[in-house]
Amino acid sequence: MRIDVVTIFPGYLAPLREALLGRAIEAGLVELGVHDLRDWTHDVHQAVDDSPYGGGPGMVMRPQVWGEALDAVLGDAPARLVVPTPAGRPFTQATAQAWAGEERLVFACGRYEGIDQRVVDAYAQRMPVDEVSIGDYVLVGGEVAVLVMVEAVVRLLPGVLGNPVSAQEDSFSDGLLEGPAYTRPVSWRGLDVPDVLRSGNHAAIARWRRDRALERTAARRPDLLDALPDHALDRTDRAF
Ligand SMILES: Nc1cc(-c2ccc3ccn(Cc4ccc(CN5CCCCC5)cc4)c3c2)n[nH]1
Repeated sequence: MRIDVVTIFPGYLAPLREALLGRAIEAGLVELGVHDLRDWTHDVHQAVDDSPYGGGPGMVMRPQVWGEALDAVLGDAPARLVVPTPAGRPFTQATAQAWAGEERLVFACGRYEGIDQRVVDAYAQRMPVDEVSIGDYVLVGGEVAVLVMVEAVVRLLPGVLGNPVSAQEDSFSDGLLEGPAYTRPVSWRGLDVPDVLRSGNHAAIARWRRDRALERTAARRPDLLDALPDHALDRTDRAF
């Protein structure tokens, strides 16, 4: 997979070259290009924004600069264009799974109050364009959202995670939040590891883990429980 990011703050994307993702890039599992939008300005002030038509607070990013940048970065290769925005469709694990199958992702990081809508509209005429939100809160720009989404997608690529089974068994993959996890020591600051986890009784351990996952999901994300298909819960599960 090739990933390109266009931004006025290239330094914000430096963490993508650290640790797990950095190793995936070095291993050639993913290619990453980060591009400074201002490279496609032609005025001495390198202006990328202007006042909004119709009035309103803040500034809007100019379509011309974005058009020149995206034309240059995209070239002729097919790609999916992703534009983070507070007004986007929710980015979920399902989105990450779908994008993990893409040959190429190009992320357009807005700042100010966002990017002139015609940029999305123009590219949507020739390629898939997703306007996505990573949550119901307002960031200052798209860069942090891109860090989140790139990490969620790249970890799903074959060879990236040391223990691939965890990608399939991710929380949300069975529709529930994952329960608590423990490691040594067996007692820490007066708190003990639940005995069942040291019992060697794998059926009891599986039951205990599912009960904790159901309990946590009911407490923290009842919406996920409501969204579960009927067959997903057995009779014992329904106690929650
Ligand atoms: N999930 C998520 C993604 C983003 C995101 C992504 C990309 C950009 C580019 C710029 N900003 C900042 C910004 C955008 C829009 C407004 C206007 N809007 C008015 C009504 C109420 C909500 C805000 C204010 C600030 C961005 C913010 N935030 N949260």
